Amino acid sequence: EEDDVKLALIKFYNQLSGGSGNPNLGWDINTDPCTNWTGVFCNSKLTAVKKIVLDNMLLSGTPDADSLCAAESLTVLSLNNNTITGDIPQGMESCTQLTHIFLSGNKLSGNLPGSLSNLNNLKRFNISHNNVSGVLPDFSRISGLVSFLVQNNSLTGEIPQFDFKNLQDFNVSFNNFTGPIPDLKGRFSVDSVMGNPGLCGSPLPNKCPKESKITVEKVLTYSGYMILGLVILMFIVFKLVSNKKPKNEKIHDVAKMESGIDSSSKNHSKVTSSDYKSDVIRSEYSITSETGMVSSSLVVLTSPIVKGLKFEDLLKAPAELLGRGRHGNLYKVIFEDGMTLAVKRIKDWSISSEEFKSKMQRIDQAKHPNVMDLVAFYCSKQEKLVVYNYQQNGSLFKLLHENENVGRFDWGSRLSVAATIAETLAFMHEKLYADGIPHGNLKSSNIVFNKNMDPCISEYGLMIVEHQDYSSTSSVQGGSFKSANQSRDGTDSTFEVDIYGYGVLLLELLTGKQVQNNGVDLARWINSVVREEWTAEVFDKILIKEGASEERMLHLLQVALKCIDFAQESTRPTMKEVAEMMNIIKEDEEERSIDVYE
Ligand SMILES: Nc1ncnc2c1ncn2[C@@H]1O[C@H](COP(=O)(O)OP(=O)(O)OP(=O)(O)O)[C@@H](O)[C@H]1O
Repeated sequence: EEDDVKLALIKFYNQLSGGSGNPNLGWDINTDPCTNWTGVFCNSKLTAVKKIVLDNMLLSGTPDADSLCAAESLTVLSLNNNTITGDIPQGMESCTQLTHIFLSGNKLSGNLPGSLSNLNNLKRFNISHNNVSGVLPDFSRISGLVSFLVQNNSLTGEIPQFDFKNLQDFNVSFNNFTGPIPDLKGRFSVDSVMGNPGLCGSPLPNKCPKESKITVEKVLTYSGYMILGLVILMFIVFKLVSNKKPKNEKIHDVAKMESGIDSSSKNHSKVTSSDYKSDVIRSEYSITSETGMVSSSLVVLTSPIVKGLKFEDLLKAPAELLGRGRHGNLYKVIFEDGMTLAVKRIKDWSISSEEFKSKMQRIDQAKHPNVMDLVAFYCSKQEKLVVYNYQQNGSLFKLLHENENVGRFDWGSRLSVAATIAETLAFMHEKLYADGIPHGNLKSSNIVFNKNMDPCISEYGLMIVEHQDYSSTSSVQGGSFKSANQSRDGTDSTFEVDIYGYGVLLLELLTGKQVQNNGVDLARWINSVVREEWTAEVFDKILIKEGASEERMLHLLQVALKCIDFAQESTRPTMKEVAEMMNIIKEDEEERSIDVYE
């Protein structure tokens, strides 16, 4: 690249890193970006920058489009999982060749520039898990768009009329979108739109109100919304202004009063952050505390690091929302001394405190190195919190779907993760059989990687899946999965739900496809393809390209099909049997790969 392009890109990086980025990425004017700069990928002749991929680089500044678009051939910009702040910059439309924009998992805010809809080559757009607000530009005019992921932001307005037949991925969940949901052509489930209280129509259960013929009425309705919006906005601004320091004290005092705890005994306590999200989370906690009856203090289970940790300490430390799950939110809570915890706030679990306590203790006793340790838990009438160590290496879901370098998650590693999880689950099932405590919500986002990159099952036993209808899956094979015993309080729960979940996990690993509708869609698709004897069609193209053994992939597929086939009790494997099958496939793979090198 020319020197002026190099200079512009260095400026772009410096602004992004905000002084806190990794200085050793080699972005130096005296070197060639195509060969020496980390995160930069060029065309085959090494003459023009095509991709910039700086995921997970601790970048915390603000992106600058003018500098970025000096690289005229740029097609991919990927800055996932940093802490980038500020607006999505104006001027991105100057990067005319952009096909992929990945900005997921940052702290971006402000509105989306309308000019983004001029990026005619855009194929994949992912700004999920930020704090972006305002209405969407008219993305529906970009005809080649195949992936649109904006979940977990604060976006408003109506959902554009996309060409849903051509979209492969679509998710607008957990925003503030309003109005009728466009016809999704049956291609996306409720998961893609949930968490928007103002949306109506299929696939949501609430019907849209009948169209009014009187336009004046409409005008009045919309102005009503606007006024309401304004009032809410003013309320939020007022809250934010009055929420600063003195408010923290109040929350602190309330918690103190209720828990009867003196915070001076704890050194994790001082709060300095004025982070918006943490304010929100603190006030969420505080609302519960204020309405709560008598709070008890946090029960610390294993970790000596958090000995003496109080519920109040959790309230006071800055927290960041990691995800809004169906069964509650997960927060990353950072203490002054650097200790970082993941706190699951479980909603609507009608279980008595005693039951909850004994359940948590039983899970804690059944220790396994590949199950996330329960660090502590808290339980009052209104509030149930479960505390884990925060794991910064991401989840299996991220590794499979959100990483630009998906090609790096090769067949051998997938098999090894699958075998480890099977063995771990078999162990937990055996230990907790008598207590009737399965995992209940096994999926790729609940498998996180620890610092050694070993997979660990998270959120074990926190909830049993609500009533699911798996019958549509198995009916392809002529049976139906009995889900009657999936009661939330675990009274007569069985372990089948985990075996089904594990089967779906295997399908996800084999196909590289995202799971919708609790795996029912994926399982149904696989079943239909297998029936038509096009089995090889289901495998992830990356695995085929890598030259993974089709024979072993088929074996794995057979295990998956056994796990999701609930046609007959006699053929249903236990987790122990699944683990044994997995071990045989893994050993076979290991033996063959040794042969290749000899
Ligand atoms: N201990 C942990 N450390 C770091 N990240 C975690 C930890 N546990 C879970 N995560 C990640 O945080 C995100 C949010 O988790 P959360 O459990 O709220 O979402 P979910 O699994 O989609 O929902 P749910 O489990 O309620 O159905 C996920 O990406 C998950 O992989």
